[in-house]
Amino acid sequence: MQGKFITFEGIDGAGKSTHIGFVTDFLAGRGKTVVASREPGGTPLGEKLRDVLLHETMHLETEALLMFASRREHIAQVIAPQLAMGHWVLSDRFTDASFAYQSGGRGLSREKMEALEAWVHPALQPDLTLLFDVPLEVARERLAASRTLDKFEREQAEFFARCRAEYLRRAAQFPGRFVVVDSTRSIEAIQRELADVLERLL
Ligand SMILES: Nc1ncnc2c1ncn2[C@@H]1O[C@H](COP(=O)(O)OP(=O)(O)OP(=O)(O)O)[C@@H](O)[C@H]1O
Ligand SMILES: Cc1cn([C@H]2C[C@H](O)[C@@H](COP(=O)(O)O)O2)c(=O)[nH]c1=O
Repeated sequence: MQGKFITFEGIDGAGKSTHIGFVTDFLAGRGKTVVASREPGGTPLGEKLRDVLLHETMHLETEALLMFASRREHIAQVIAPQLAMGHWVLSDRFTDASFAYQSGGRGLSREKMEALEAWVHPALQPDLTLLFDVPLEVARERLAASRTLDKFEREQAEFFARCRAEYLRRAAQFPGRFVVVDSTRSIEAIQRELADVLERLL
């Protein structure tokens, strides 16, 4: 039996991390074994790469390659073995984030991104991608109220406008796996929608 792979996406401050605990509890309540993880990160090596990626300035191709290096390790150590055991894997970001940030935000060509995707996970795609979508101003306000900003979170509004546009372009390109969640609503309203979406996946 193969488990299911759910990814959580959105610009920084959209609210995706807030809902991972809810989804974990919801699925556990339906008898599933759930592993929640994140990118970059999710393994000891990936967490070291995360620290570098979130705090060091680097060439945009170095950034893309390190994101995929972290991802390769995450797939090998966590995602593939957990799915093979029939467990459900929730990842706070996956390859759609590389398209949104490194291609949409920074301008790396989609062809290079597609080549990395084809190399690192030719046969793996999420069963469901929850895209938490909010206007930039809402995301900025939420972030400002919550913590010290990292390298990405300090980017200008135009950068996030391009990331958001690329996320929405990918949601339109892959309607079978994306659900776009209006994240301007209350946490409770969003969780009611998530429960409906998850019921359909079970
Ligand atoms: N629907 C919501 N309404 C009001 N506040 C929210 C909502 N969702 C999340 N928040 C708040 O916004 C802040 C950012 O949320 P969260 O950390 O989940 O965002 P994120 O998208 O995971 O950000 P990042 O990608 O930077 O980690 C938190 O303080 C959280 O409590
Ligand atoms: C996977 C991935 C992530 N990023 C960026 C997006 C965020 O700004 C950070 C991760 O921080 P979060 O608060 O845990 O969401 O990394 C990226 O640029 N490219 C990627 O592939």
